[in-house]
Amino acid sequence: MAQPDTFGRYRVIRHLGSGSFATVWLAHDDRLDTPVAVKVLAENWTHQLDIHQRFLEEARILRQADSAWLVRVHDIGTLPDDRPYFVMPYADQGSVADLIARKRLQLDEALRLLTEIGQGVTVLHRHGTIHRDIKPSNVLLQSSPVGQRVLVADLGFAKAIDGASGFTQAAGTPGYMSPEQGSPAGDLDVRADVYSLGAVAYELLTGRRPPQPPVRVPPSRLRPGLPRELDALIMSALSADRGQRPPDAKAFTDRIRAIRMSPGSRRRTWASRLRPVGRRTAAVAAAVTALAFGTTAAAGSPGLEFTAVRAAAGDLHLAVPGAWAQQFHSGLSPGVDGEPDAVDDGLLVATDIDAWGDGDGAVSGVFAALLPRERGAGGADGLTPTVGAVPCAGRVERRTFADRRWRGEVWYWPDCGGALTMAALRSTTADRTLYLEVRQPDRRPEVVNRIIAGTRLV
Ligand SMILES: Nc1ncnc2c1ncn2[C@@H]1O[C@H](COP(=O)(O)OP(=O)(O)OP(=O)(O)O)[C@@H](O)[C@H]1O
Repeated sequence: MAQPDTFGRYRVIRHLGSGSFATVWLAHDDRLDTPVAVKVLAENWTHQLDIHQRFLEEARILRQADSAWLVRVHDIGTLPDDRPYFVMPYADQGSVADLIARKRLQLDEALRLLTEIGQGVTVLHRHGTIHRDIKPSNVLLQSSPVGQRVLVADLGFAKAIDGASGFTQAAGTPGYMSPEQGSPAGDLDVRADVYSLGAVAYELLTGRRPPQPPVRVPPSRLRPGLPRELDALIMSALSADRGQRPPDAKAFTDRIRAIRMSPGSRRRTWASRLRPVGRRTAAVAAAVTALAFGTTAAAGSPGLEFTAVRAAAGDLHLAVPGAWAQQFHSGLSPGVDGEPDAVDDGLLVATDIDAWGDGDGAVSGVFAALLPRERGAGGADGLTPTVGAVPCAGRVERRTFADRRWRGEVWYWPDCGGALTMAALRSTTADRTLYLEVRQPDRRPEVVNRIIAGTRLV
């Protein structure tokens, strides 16, 4: 396949891939100065009227649906040899299939992707369209200023809901396709896509596509510890009997969202992913001294006397409300699922350290960790993906912080099992970054500033 120079005003850069009916090229829109992906009908199908029509129909559906959850179509054209093409934004991070091949996904990341894929399919169902070929390679990922965007793509098999009844041509991809799609007389409805969403969920969580229906091995058998409701939802979506499935993509997605936000699978904050290296309670307790803050520390925070606590390794000093300093852990190491080996030193001070990770709102405390410089290269923003990830539903307040020791950003969730604060702060004097989490059921944001101001490197 020779590389063309241009498609209309789009200058071709390189081949991105070829599917059954089309080829996709990376090109550059010189007028708007932006990369684009151009999908061109394959030469051998140019004169096959039904394929030609279906290609244009894909572009029309995407244009009409015009959704942030679907790949958008900006332009359409015809080449001199009569082949149609359409122009989309370039998804620079590849597909979800590439992502799964690269790494095992954390539960929260898998649930986030599923929620976003489900939103895209919900848009299609509202538009009156069944996708019929939802699978990880048809979900694209694009960088954006606000994080990664998930785009449902490839509507080459999409069908109007009204016209799907009695449709005879089998279409879909084995492993992701509902049993009714494989049967010649199977009339289809949106529950065919719900089956595929279940199959994608299965693969996102286990790394393997489900076996042919009827599926009998639940995902938790391959990945122990999944929330029970999640296992049950995926198995119901994968029911051979579509009457047992959630009725549409919205119902499926709402339940995934609810599971994601439930305390059991809420995104674990950094502190709760760290494993204590032995119990050093006694050693650290010995390092606790009353701090000479006196009444000034308590001003504005009635009843809060601050206490100084030092990490066993010695170079991190915290000032925390004395009432919180019931239990300590010093020296925490990355504990779970290949978390980065990034923590130099960590200190957890809380009313109950064993309940810290539960996030149920009963614990007050502070977790502090020093990170090597490169972790936050490029300013405190380098920590945004870690700190700015959503630990629970609801409002978040984001602000900057600067005093003579620390500069950075603070995120505050007033309703996250009590109030939760996360902060990423650069030392103004040393080559270190401080990551802080503060949990407090009684919601006193001013306490956070006191804690930051009282944190010192020595
Ligand atoms: N907007 C885009 N940005 C970046 N890559 C894209 C874009 N659209 C499609 N691609 C890539 O181009 C390749 C071909 O896509 P296409 O949709 O034609 O077929 P497919 O999904 O690979 O196969 P089939 O249609 O047979 O299921 C895929 O690798 C796909 O990831």
